[in-house]
Amino acid sequence: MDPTDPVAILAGLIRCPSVTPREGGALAFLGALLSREGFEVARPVFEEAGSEPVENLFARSGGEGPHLVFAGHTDVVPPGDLGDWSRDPFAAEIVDGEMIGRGAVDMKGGIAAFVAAHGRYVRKNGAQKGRVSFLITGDEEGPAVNGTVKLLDWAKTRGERFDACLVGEPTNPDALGDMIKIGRRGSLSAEVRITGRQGHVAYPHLADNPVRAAVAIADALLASPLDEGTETFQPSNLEITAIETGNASVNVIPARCSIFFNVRFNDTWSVETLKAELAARVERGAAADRLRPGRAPASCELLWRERPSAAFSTRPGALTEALVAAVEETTGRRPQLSTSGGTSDARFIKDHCPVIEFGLVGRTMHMSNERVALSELQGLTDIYEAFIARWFAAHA
Ligand SMILES: N[C@@H](CCC[C@H](NC(=O)CCC(=O)O)C(=O)O)C(=O)O
Ligand SMILES: [Zn+2]
Ligand SMILES: [Zn+2]
Repeated sequence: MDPTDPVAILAGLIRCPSVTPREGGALAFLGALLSREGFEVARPVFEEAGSEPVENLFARSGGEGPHLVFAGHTDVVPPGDLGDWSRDPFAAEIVDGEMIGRGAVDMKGGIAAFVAAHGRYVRKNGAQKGRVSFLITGDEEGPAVNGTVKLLDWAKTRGERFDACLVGEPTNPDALGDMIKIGRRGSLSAEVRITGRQGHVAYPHLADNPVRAAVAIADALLASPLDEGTETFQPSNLEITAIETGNASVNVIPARCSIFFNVRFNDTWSVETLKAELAARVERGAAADRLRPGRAPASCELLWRERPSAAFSTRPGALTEALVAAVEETTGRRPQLSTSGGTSDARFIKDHCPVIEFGLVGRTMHMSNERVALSELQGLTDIYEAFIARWFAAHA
């Protein structure tokens, strides 16, 4: 295997069926490749009650000096119905100049490009004047409990200190060079559990329908925008993802109803201030009179789901400058600096060092027939190589 060929590396990675949280041979493949390239490779496994053990990888080249980390994941989402794929999702077939396979863009392609870029850089310039590491988890697409967050602490206890991190998630909406992610919105999920009184639909006065309260609470949650957005962030947004009673009968008023929602929020809120605002809205909805005239406020409980994350953005500096210049030099395009979209493992890395994200075009991520144009994979490899050169030049 040519360690400077991103196409061969990506094919090898896609052929490992690492559906989250299975390792599927992907980290073993990557570890062997990096070992041959002179990296010191460790493969810690993390576990915690209530979750499956997960394999991870940390690999470092160079013993001292400025430390640049490339972070990502080899786990992939399930392929779904195989009938929706034109090719085997784990065969890495090339059709019309595109490689098809689960993980092609999210994000085995990013990993393949960075390995190849580093290999090319070293062959042209000799070893970098400092350290390059790979921080790769097998638990990003899953609960993300036994992955990056623990791998960062594991590395820290071994004395690893990072100066900057690039995450190779697919950040470009349409074309390579569109967008660098310089931060992410926060994410907070919750359930409102409403308790009513079961009864016959024809005798609603003898029951207390929790769905009426649920509608009023949903209305209060959505009543007004949370904010207008900021220069760096989109407006915060609340989405109700489910309203459930578990009731299959058309003539029974259920006893209970739950509303599930998620908020993606900007830095005008902390997790605490947002929780307080949402709790006030739930209380207002529970007390609303229109759908439950003459009744006492509905009995409800607001349950926060595990591990919310706050919004963050990385301050402009050498890291962003090196990547913008590398993208411009390679593609002739000036990337937009954005915090849009979902969250990522950068939310954990930001507590250790400045972090930004740049990878392939994400249009087919999580879809059937996920694929990457080979020319784009080579283009990303060129950008990463230019970035490595510029980042170490700036830290010489
Ligand atoms: N499953 C994990 C993390 C969920 C992260 C997920 N991120 C994306 O879908 C990335 C898409 C993009 O880059 O815009 C999300 O935002 O929900 C967990 O829940 O811990
Ligand atoms: Zn991803
Ligand atoms: Zn994903």
